[in-house]
Amino acid sequence: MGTILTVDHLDKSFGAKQVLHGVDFFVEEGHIVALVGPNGAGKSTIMKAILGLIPVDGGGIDIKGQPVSITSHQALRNVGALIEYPGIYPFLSGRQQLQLFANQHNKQTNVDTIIKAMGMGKYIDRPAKSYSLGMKQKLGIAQALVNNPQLVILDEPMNGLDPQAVKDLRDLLRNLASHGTSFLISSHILSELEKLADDVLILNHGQIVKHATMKALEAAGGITYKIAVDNLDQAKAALTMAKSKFSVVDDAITLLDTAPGELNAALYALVNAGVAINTVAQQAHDLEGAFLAMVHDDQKEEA
Ligand SMILES: Nc1ncnc2c1ncn2[C@@H]1O[C@H](COP(=O)(O)OP(=O)(O)OP(=O)(O)O)[C@@H](O)[C@H]1O
Repeated sequence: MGTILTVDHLDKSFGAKQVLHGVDFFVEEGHIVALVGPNGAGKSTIMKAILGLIPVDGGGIDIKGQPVSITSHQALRNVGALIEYPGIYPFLSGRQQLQLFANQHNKQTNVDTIIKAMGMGKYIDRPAKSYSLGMKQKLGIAQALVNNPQLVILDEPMNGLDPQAVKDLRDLLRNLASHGTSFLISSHILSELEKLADDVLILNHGQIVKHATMKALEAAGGITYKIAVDNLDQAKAALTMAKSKFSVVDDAITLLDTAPGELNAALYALVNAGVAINTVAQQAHDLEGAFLAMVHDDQKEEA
């Protein structure tokens, strides 16, 4: 299979602030590619540029050999997308909205198929203004998929979905990918992306810092330890002094990429500083470990 999307050296500034710096990557046909990065890294900006929604300052986007820009949308005929919040007409039913978005070709079949695939049958004929957050989100995803696009761009698709809906969505996307559909998906739910994606792009400060297969990235994550302590601030100060590589996740210390002896050194530093250690747990190699190891210097949110 070939490449469906090529993003070539994309630069983008908002006013004086440059948010994308020479972003380069590609998406292969039939692959699910996860785009991950801290808040403000530039994920939505990349997706909007791919959809020709915002002008860029340099570089280019190519979908199946056709360029995309703010004035050139031809290549987007075969692209479905959900960016930020689903656009919903409150007084139309979900079914009417899907009919509005569906191309003429096989319209009824495509609408019925996606309603069934997304499990929306029970409420699809009610006005969308009565939908819950998760129902609206599902409708937004259904709109992105209804025309069987070759490439699908989804920004935080799992927002508001319950665990069963997340699993159903994963099964649906994996099934579509096995038939050749390509996906670029951003999410902060790394554990879900781990189950869903073939490839991962890690974005930090508007630059791709890693493009790898999920398997390779998980293996590169190294061993991490989660340490629960009674005083987080004191623990952070002690570990910074001891030059331990760590991050804070869910109010616990995560020691990253730990070489032999480093766990001992970190525990010693904590005990010496008078920090009470509640639990220490070794984590499996995972995407979260790899992600944190690559962006751990950057805990602060960008303005
Ligand atoms: N229209 C805009 N005008 C000015 N600055 C913007 C605009 N859109 C985005 N930015 C800035 O560009 C940077 C990247 O934003 P973007 O929304 O792409 O990040 P993100 O990685 O999607 O973040 P998040 O994970 O929080 O959704 C941020 O610093 C943001 O403030």
